[in-house]
Amino acid sequence: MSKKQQFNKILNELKVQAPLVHNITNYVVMNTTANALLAIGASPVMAHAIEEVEEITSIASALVINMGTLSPKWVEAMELAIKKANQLNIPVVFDPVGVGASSYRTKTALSIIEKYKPSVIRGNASEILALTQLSNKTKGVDSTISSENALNAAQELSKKLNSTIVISGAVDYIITGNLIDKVTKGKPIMAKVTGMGCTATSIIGSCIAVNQNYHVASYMAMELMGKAGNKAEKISKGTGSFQINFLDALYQISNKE
Ligand SMILES: Nc1ncnc2c1ncn2[C@@H]1O[C@H](COP(=O)(O)OP(=O)(O)O)[C@@H](O)[C@H]1O
Ligand SMILES: Cc1ncsc1CCOP(=O)(O)O
Ligand SMILES: [Mg+2]
Repeated sequence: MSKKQQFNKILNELKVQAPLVHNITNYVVMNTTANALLAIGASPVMAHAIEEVEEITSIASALVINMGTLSPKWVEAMELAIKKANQLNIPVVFDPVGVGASSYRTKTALSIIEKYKPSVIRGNASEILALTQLSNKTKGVDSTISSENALNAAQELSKKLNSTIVISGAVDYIITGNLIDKVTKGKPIMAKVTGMGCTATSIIGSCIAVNQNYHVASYMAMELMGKAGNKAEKISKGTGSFQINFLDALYQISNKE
């Protein structure tokens, strides 16, 4: 099957299956990522209470764990949800937002990846590098380095955890062991809008829900991000209109191609 056919197949499966995607994510992006998932045909649910996360994960087709605005109760909820997902073979994507910026974030992220080995980990280059503790150059939640700088770290991490690693940036890399693919369709304005990385992570969540090849699913998710970013940038006057145009572009691509 060609890459284009695989891309269309995933978009079609999203519409046919409308997979339930359980997100434990941050306050900043909840609305953004829920709308992005709806635009492409998935069904989002945001739930982080320790009283309910296991039940919600049990009925979901994928789990998205994003530690953007973490606190102890949330981390407890994340662990309960990932344990349940692993028990039930539900795929998990982890977004280590801001890992390296504080020792609490680093300790939490390292513990999660080592204990639960998420199916996919998506971060910017600074975050992926911080996960291997080779560098602490995260500037809050934004990257200070280019994707290439984290390639070796990502490959090492992928082999150690048996996970697919996605490094986002001007070039997105999708790495599974010795397999490396890249996507170069994005636009710099995407880094100027909050939640674009988190949106990529949630879209990966929806794609691994409908395609068990996590490398291919992650690649197609980043293709979709790049295509939508490209389309939206052409008609946007700045970051405000870009945010709305990006959502429209996701919807249009998902419903046309
Ligand atoms: N300089 C850039 N040029 C093109 N696309 C970019 C650039 N920076 C980020 N992107 C795109 O923006 C999205 C979010 O990536 P990124 O900004 O790295 O995540 P985060 O918000 O977690 O730091 C990805 O789809 C990526 O391809
Ligand atoms: C600004 C900010 N602060 C804590 S979480 C968050 C959102 C980060 O989203 P993204 O990494 O997708 O830009
Ligand atoms: Mg991020």
